[in-house]
Amino acid sequence: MNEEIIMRESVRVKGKETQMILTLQGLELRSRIRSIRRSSYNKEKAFHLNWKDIMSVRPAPNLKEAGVLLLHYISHETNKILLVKTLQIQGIRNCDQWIDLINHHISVSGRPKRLFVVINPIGGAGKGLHIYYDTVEPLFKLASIETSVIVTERSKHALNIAESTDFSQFDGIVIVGGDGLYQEILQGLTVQVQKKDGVNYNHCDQELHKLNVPLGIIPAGTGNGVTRMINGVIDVRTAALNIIRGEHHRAQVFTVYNNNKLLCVCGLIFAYGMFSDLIKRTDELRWMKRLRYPFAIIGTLMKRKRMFQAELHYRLSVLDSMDEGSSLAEWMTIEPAIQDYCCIYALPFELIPKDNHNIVNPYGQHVQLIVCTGCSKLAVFKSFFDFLMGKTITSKPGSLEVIKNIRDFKLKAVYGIQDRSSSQDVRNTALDHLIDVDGEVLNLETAEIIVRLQNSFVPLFGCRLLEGHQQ
Ligand SMILES: Nc1ncnc2c1ncn2[C@@H]1O[C@H](COP(=O)(O)OP(=O)(O)OP(=O)(O)O)[C@@H](O)[C@H]1O
Repeated sequence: MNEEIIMRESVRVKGKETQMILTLQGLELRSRIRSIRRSSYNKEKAFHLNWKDIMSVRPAPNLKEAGVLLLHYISHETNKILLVKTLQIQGIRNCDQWIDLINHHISVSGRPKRLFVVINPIGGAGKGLHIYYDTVEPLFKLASIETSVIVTERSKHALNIAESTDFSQFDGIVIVGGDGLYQEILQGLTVQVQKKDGVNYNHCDQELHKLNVPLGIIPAGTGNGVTRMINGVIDVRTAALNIIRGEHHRAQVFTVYNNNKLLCVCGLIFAYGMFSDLIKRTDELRWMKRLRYPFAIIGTLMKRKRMFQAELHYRLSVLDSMDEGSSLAEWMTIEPAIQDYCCIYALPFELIPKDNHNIVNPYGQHVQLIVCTGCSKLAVFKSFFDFLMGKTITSKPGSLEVIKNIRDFKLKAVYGIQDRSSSQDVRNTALDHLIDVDGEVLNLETAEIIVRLQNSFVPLFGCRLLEGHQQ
């Protein structure tokens, strides 16, 4: 360690003589270990903790006078799992000075001091309140983070909260729920920011102002796709500890426009066709709780494929070598201009090749558009899960096409060209007017949907999945 030493002292950790060293980067515990061959101490072992990973330091109960401190820290385990561990440090001469210095460095490490927490009590298995109060809140308390908690009382409550609350006093918003709750907060905040800045957010060509308050997601929903993307794992403790660490990166989202209005902001998946039909079905089966998903998927696979007719246009992102940003190319059209589709979907993540697999990167510059025409329903599901697992989806013209480097796309559904007199046709017409956004169905007012990718739009607490990507 070459950093300038601010304070050091000889202490004892696990009964061993140890040098405790404090620098601008963090704390180091350096002990000498006995060589296997010789009986003398001749090797040094150093355990380094950077400030983001130190949760707290406090006197061991009733042992402060004896110079014993408890150091709680975040341990990085395999597979991106984070855990809290504790070290007992003995033989400290000046406990107060160490506590003050350590607390000072933690407080300037970027750790959030005040968080606004929104809990969905009915998301997933309905355990949001337990998850928060049993697991997350004790960790926030240990890290001396103040919280202001609100529990949602109805659907769209989170959207209203996000649109109307002044978050200037908070260092972040913690969402205890699933992707649907995240989508509501995202949308409410986006509208709040645009209204405050006088941005005409309903116009699809208007540049939007980006969000500035970081969001953290504690998995308490059914799918929990966003939390998996940003933490690399679905784990309540890991998600909470990533929020405490304070590291955040800007993720991309889609803004979706319909009938000259911003319909929604989408953080996980935009889909039209088979997936919106599926989500509509899971809504009808809500009484089955979590079982509704496998039940609806099996039902979808067994039914006849529903095709719809549409025009599809897209713009690619062109990397601008001058500023490494990206500019937009001309609109292109999928030929033939009007054709039958069974599903069109996109996720606001970029697949980045690394070694012999891809990393699903939420912080990228462009996305893939998956266009399913002649393929089977099983192939549509497979492409979706392959994408989430970072597998490359191979384009098969006339069956399932993958259009890369997408920035925007425009979909114009052709309604009612079939004879829609039977009850099945009436149902199909209703399905034509639905889209799936982050696992929730939304109604369309007109046939045209415009989807724009917004780069680096929302700061999300979580780990950096790929070294070197844009923050
Ligand atoms: N108190 C409430 N009563 C009824 N509905 C609510 C309440 N709070 C939130 N909701 C609604 O619950 C829906 C689903 O929430 P959430 O995303 O948290 O869980 P999920 O759907 O089980 O998980 P996922 O979206 O990850 O699959 C949201 O659309 C939200 O509007």
